[in-house]
Amino acid sequence: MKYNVFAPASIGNLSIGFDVLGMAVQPIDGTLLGDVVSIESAETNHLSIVGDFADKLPSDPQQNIVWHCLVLFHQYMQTNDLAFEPVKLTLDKKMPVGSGLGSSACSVVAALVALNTFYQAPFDEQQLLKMMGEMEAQISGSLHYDNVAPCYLGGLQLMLPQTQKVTTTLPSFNDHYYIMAYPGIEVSTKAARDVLPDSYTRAQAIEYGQTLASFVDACYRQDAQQAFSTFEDVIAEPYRKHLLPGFDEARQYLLAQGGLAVGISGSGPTLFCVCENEQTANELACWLKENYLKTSLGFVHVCEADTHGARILD
Ligand SMILES: Nc1ncnc2c1ncn2[C@@H]1O[C@H](COP(=O)(O)OP(=O)(O)O)[C@@H](O)[C@H]1O
Ligand SMILES: N[C@@H](CCOP(=O)(O)O)C(=O)O
Repeated sequence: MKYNVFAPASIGNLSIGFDVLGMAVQPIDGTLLGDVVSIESAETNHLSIVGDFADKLPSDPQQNIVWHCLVLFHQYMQTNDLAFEPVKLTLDKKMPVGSGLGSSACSVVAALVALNTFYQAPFDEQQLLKMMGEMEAQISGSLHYDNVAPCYLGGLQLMLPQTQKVTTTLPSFNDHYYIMAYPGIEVSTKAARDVLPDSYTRAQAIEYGQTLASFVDACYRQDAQQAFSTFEDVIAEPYRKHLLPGFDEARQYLLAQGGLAVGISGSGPTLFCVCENEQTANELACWLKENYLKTSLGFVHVCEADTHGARILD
């Protein structure tokens, strides 16, 4: 039996919830924005890497995070006295690396869901999430679930401070549009985490808490006006935006032209812009194509919330 598992792009850090708020997105035109991992039986364990961004990854497959997922998954099976046969994995790397779209999370989630499906679900949702977090931490240098959780479960996810349950689903604004503009340059997550201050002032802590609490309240009441009118990131954006050429100018333009909120997706360089209607989203997407992209690898997609998360493709 062969399974193909797709895992979607995500905005991990939805601006106002550093490391604690993430949302999965999908282009409204049906483009598969995410990675696909295929799994089938084999004589020995093997990983092939194909796809548009395969050449941006380490040339040795054993350095790929998908291989690390395979090793980790087999270790967990061994620890639980579960027998397993070798597999052939194929990663279709559709996502640009170091993009702020949760690229490594897409590979991690697709790989672990594929493995769990192939071996007939030996691990539950929480165990898989823990493995996903472990793999993401290995790549970015510190544990954060705000990409892997929405990528796996779909929708808008709030990370919880308890170890038992890692994340909970918030009601998302599913009738809104989220423009994702990837300029085609690379910003490493680890490097973008290293530029952040070690501590913040009391005023910043209060503003952060108030903004996040107001957003969560607005989600439950589906009050988009309240949710997006105070969409100010005090933790990361001020210290990261210099890594994104043209970010300030783009933000200013988009907000003046009807965008409800603009932020850095993940650690950048992707910018996201929330819009109330499709026409505004399409117009602003055209502007971003002409003004925000820096190389031919860049792209802009008008997206909506992806409420499905990782899934087996037909
Ligand atoms: N399957 C994979 N997908 C993405 N990155 C991978 C993968 N395997 C290994 N890597 C390495 O992990 C690092 C990911 O960088 P990072 O900035 O965290 O990317 P992103 O923010 O897009 O997830 C890169 O050095 C990349 O070469
Ligand atoms: N919360 C993390 C999210 C990183 O997302 P990525 O898509 O850039 O990997 C952070 O902001 O550091």
